Parts: sequence; structure tokens; C-alpha cells
Amino acid sequence: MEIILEEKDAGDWSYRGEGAVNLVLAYTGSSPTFSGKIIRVQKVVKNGSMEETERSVLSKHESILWKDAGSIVTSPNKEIAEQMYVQSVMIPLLGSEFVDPGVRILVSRGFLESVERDSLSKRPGSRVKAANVDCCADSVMLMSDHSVFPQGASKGAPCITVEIKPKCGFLPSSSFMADENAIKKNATRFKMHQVLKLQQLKVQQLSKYDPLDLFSASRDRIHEAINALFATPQNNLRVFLNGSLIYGDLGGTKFDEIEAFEDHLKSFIHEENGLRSFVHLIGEAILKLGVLDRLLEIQKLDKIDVEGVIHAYYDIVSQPCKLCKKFGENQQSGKYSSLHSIPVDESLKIVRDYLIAATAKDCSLMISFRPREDDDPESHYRTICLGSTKQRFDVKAYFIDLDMKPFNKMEFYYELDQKIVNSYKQKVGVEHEAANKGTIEGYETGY
Ligand SMILES: O=P(O)(O)O[C@@H]1[C@@H](OP(=O)(O)O)[C@H](OP(=O)(O)O)[C@H](O)[C@H](OP(=O)(O)O)[C@H]1OP(=O)(O)O
Ligand SMILES: Nc1ncnc2c1ncn2[C@@H]1O[C@H](COP(=O)(O)OP(=O)(O)OP(=O)(O)O)[C@@H](O)[C@H]1O
Ligand SMILES: [Zn+2]
Repeated sequence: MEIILEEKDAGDWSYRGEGAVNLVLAYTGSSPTFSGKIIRVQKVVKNGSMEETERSVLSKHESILWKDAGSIVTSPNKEIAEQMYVQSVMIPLLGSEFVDPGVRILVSRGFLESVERDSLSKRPGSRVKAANVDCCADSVMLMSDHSVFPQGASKGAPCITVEIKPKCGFLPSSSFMADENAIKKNATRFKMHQVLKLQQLKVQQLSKYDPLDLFSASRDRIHEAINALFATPQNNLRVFLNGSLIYGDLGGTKFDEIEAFEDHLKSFIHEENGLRSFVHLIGEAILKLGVLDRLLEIQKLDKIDVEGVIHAYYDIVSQPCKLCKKFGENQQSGKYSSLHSIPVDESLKIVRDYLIAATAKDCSLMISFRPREDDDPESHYRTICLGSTKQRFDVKAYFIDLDMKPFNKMEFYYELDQKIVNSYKQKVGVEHEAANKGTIEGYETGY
């Protein structure tokens, strides 16, 4: 008989955290079916009207875009289409080892309403303001809780999990980028976006993290990236001990005291400088599992940058290209005309690849460690040895949030990109001016 979560079951699920699109709840009850599991519950934007047709099917253009990708298009509703996207698009690219596609389970409206009520006090105000639980959904995604190891052997051993949102790990080199945006070839999207986020008060300080370091495959640079993530975790780093947050910001909870975090590490890493060793442990896991290499390749499916892709988008939606119109006939007959003269299948591939890359630029990675004792039975996990203490750890890694990015976000993507590069150029311009002024003033006062 198919399981349906009803209102009476809601008390067994407790708020874990959320992103922009999903609320995540962990199971706290005693049923073996759900032990060690979480559910991802879709949210719906507040004041945004969602038509019934929008909920149940892909848009017309999405159906064309994904027509050859497994059964995404024939899925009976959007939730199943999302799951098919992970199965038919992301797993073949990322490999199945690090992806848990999850299963959908049915829920009643009463369950969702109850979950919404119970989690309200734990949710951050900004997220509550932006979206509610989508109480009209009829299913949620059930997945393993990747912040713990499944119960079994080594039961009772502590588990530490680090969650990293690596963001885009390469610099674009597309010739379709406007000359005045050449700065994009030298400054990462992450670094530039930080400037805009600071202006918009979305972050309190500029992050020290550089995604190019994390993806570099160089041990020292990876350590540098992880240290920077600890210095400015924002939404790029979280650490869990046995499923509970101990460092970083999740939902309404925030832990940013590095000393308190190091105290937690003491029971896990038998060394004074636990943080340094933990950073090494994460670095070894990234290198040994090779888990970021494939992700980077998928991110690089964004070959021509949004400044090129947007032209293909207008051809697909059969609208006059707003960019070519804005920048005039010269540009139209210039470098963008080649994009406007390709067959529609090629335009579709360009946009499809861009959206797949967008998923890979936005997902997160959860890497878990559990100490292994010499007399522990054989483990099917990979093992990492920490050089400094000679301790051995089981390690596992999973990507989370491999959601399909909506086709109708393309114009938004282009506009956000321009906003990011403009605010960064402005900042760099102001700094140059200030530096020049300083030199001139120094020159003047020096004589
Ligand atoms: O555009 P970006 O790079 O800011 O990424 C968005 C994320 O912002 P970030 O910069 O990581 O804080 C953003 O994360 P937050 O809400 O800021 O935690 C979302 O992940 C968003 O994706 P979606 O709307 O949930 O599909 C992300 O949007 P997509 O670009 O992945 O669609
Ligand atoms: N399978 C899982 N196991 C453990 N924790 C999870 C799992 N899936 C999600 N989480 C936790 O819940 C948080 C929110 O989940 P998720 O990133 O899927 O939400 P989202 O709304 O899709 O995010 P985004 O804003 O990036 O689109 C994650 O940052 C992570 O801490
Ligand atoms: Zn154009």
C-alpha cells in the first residue's frame, strides 16, 4: 500500500533548514522506514500566483527544451519532472556515486499545513517573507539525510559533515561577452557578486572565498579556499555534528564562533589544532573522491556565457532579440548575427547546456566523515587517513539541490549578470580613482 503522510505524522518531522525553493525537514520519529531520512518540501513564492497548469506541467518551451531527456516531459507533474531531471540529465553527467535521486512520497494537505505552522517560528524572517510551503502539492521528496551515515556498522561513532556550496569554478572566455565586460575574464562571478550582495545588504562583508582555489586540484589552494570558507561561511559552508548544525548559518540558526567549533572537533580529531587538521581532511576528501572535477566539467557547459546564450533564447521564444535591438544594427550584423542564424536545434542545445550548467553552479556538496577504529568491520566507504594523528575516517559525499533551472529565468539571468558586472566595475573604478587621487595628493603634499 502506498504511504501517505497525514496531518498526524507532521509531529515526527522537524525543521532542518531551507533554501530559496525548498523547506527541509528531518525525521525524528521511530519508524524504520523514515529513520535517517529528510523530506524536501516545495515552497511557493508569496503573492506570486501559481496557475494549476504551471504546477502540473512544464512550460511550452521547457517541453521542447527537454523533449529528448528521458521522461521529463511526459511526467504527470512538475515534482516528478524535477526528479526525472536528476535521473535523466544530472546523474548521467555527474555519475550515480555522488547523487541520491530520492523518491517522491504522497502527502495530504493537512500534513503540509501542519508542517508550515510548526516550522514558522524556526524559519528566518527573510525566507518567511519570501515564500510559504506549497500546501497544494501532493508529494514531497524523501531522501537520505546526508548529514549522517546510515545506521548499521559503527553505530554510535560521531559523524561530522561539511556542506559546501562551491558556486562557479571557472572564468568565462566567450567572445560573445561585450568588450566593456572584459573584466569577467579576470574576476570570478562569485567575487563580483559579493560586491552587489554587500550593496544590497544581503551579506555583511565580502567573502574571502575564491571558487577557483577550491576547484584548482592543488592541495594548498584547496586548503586556502576552505580556510576562507571558515572565515566567511555565508551560505557556502555549514558543518553538522550528528545532523545538528555546529558551524555556519542555516534557517534561523547561526554559529560563527570558531573557538566553540574547535571544541566540538576535540572529540573527533585528537589534536590541539583541530581546525587545521579538519581543513586537511576536507581537502583530502575532495582530492581523493575527485568529486569536484566532474562538477566543473558540467559547469563549463556554459560555453558562450549568458551574453551569448540570451540571443539563442530570443530565437527560441520567437521574439525580436532585445539586445540586438538595443545595441543597434552594427552589433546585429556583427558578432551576434552568427548566433541568430543557427538552426533552432542548436539554439535549444545552447540554452539547455546553459541551464544544466546553472544547476551545477548552484548545487551543494555534503561530505561526511566518521572515525574508524582498527577493529571495525570492513567498511564499504572510502577511507582517509589524517597524516598528523594517524586517525582513519570513513568518508562519503553527496551532491544536493540538483534542481532544474527554469527556462523563463533566462532574461533574469542576463539582467542579473549585467547588474553584477556593473556594480563590480563601478567599485573597481572608484578604487582606481581613489588610488590615483591618493598618488596625486601624495605627490602634491610631498613637495
Ligand atoms: O544566481 P546566483 O548565483 O545568485 O544563485 C542563486 C542563489 O544565490 P547565491 O548567490 O548562491 O546566494 C540562491 O541561493 P540563496 O537563496 O541566496 O541561498 C538560490 O540557490 C538560487 O536558486 P533557486 O532560485 O533556488 O533556483 C540561485 O539562483 P540560480 O542562478 O542558481 O538560478
Ligand atoms: N539530503 C539532505 N540531507 C541533509 N541535509 C539536507 C539534504 N538536502 C538539503 N539539506 C539541507 O537543507 C538545506 C536546504 O536544502 P536545498 O539546498 O535543497 O534547498 P533549496 O531551496 O533547493 O536551495 P537553493 O536556495 O540553493 O535553491 C541545505 O542547505 C542542507 O543544509
Ligand atoms: Zn541578438
